[in-house]
Formats: sequence, structure tokens, C-alpha cells
Amino acid sequence: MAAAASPEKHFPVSWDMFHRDCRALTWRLAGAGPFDALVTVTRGGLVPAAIVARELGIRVIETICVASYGGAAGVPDTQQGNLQILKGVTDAIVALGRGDGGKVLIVDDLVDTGKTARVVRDLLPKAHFATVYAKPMGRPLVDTFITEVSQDTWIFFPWDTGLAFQPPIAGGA
Ligand SMILES: O=P(O)(O)OC[C@H]1O[C@H](OP(=O)(O)OP(=O)(O)O)[C@H](O)[C@@H]1O
Ligand SMILES: Nc1nc2[nH]cnc2c(=O)[nH]1
Ligand SMILES: [Mg+2]
Repeated sequence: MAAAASPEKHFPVSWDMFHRDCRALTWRLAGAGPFDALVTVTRGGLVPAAIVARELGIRVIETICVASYGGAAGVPDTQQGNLQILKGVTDAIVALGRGDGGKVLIVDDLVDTGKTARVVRDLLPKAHFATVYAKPMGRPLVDTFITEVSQDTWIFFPWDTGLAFQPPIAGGA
């Protein structure tokens, strides 16, 4: 299934909020470990992965590089195209992620349609999949998350946004 064509609602996330939500995610993950390695889904997973790895003391960190959303210049990338794996993980991590003698934690910022999570899960079926945010379509694909938002909501991360003037509500904004 496709993501909401043009998400109606906005869910802006500040750095403070994101840090707090990542810490909350780590508390929830503490009982599921210990983890021998962390795989982060780039690029959105990089920031939560740094925070989670710091909190859980994980030092073996690998990336899986995936791209699927690509919008026109100047607008959020809300349209999902074909998913491409630009870089996979090492054989050692694949072995761990298949349950051969260790535990792998996968971290991404969010799950939306679940398309990205499905591809990553196929590669590492026994790994524990954690995201900070989840939308209903993708929720069944993750083991642990912190906050659910509706499918027609677009989450705006602090690394994609900046401070800007807001017109007064009384002006019809
Ligand atoms: O559940 P899905 O519908 O597949 O969407 C979720 C994925 O979309 C975003 O990544 P994106 O592909 O936009 O790349 P980015 O992480 O580089 O921003 C987000 O970081 C997730 O990885
Ligand atoms: N920033 C951002 N990227 C996404 N990729 C898929 N869904 C989303 C979303 O809600 N926000
Ligand atoms: Mg991503």
C-alpha cells in the first residue's frame, strides 16, 4: 500500500522532544536486550541510533542504506517511489540477525507504510526492530516504538526544519 498521498496533518518534532522520545525508546528496549550489534537504517535512523547506542552501551554499529521517498525541490519528500538498497550489511551482522549466536537491534526514526521495515526485516528476520514513531500501516512490523501518529500525519524532524515566522491564527492561517 502507498503512503498517504498528501498528508493532511503535521507533527513537528523538536530536538528536545526527539531526544526525550529516544531516551523513552531506550528504556522500553532495555528489557529486550542485551544487543550485540545495532543496525541503523539511513539516513533517518542515524540520529536515534546514536542516542540509543549511547544509552545501551552498544559499540558495534552498522548501516543499511535505503532510499525510497523523493520529492520535488523545496517540498517535503512525501511521495514514496521504488525502494532501493544502496548498501547492505556485513555477513557477520546478517548471521547475527538470523539468530546465529547474538542479538541485533535495528533502529529507524519511523515506520510509515512498513515498506522499508519489510525489506530490512527480510534481511535480518530475528533482529529486534525499533522505531521512535509509528503509523498504523507499519506498526505491525516493528517490535518496539514510542509514539503512534495517524496515517494522514506527516512527521517533521528537527534536522529537516528551522524556525520560521508563523502568521497569526486570526489572519486565517
Ligand atoms: O514505512 P515506509 O513507508 O517505508 O517509510 C519509512 C521510511 O521513510 C523514511 O526514510 P526515507 O526513505 O525517506 O529516507 P531517509 O531516511 O534518508 O530520510 C524514514 O526514515 C523511514 O526509513
Ligand atoms: N520526515 C518524514 N519522513 C517520512 N517518510 C515516511 N513517512 C514520513 C514522515 O511522516 N516524515
Ligand atoms: Mg529512512
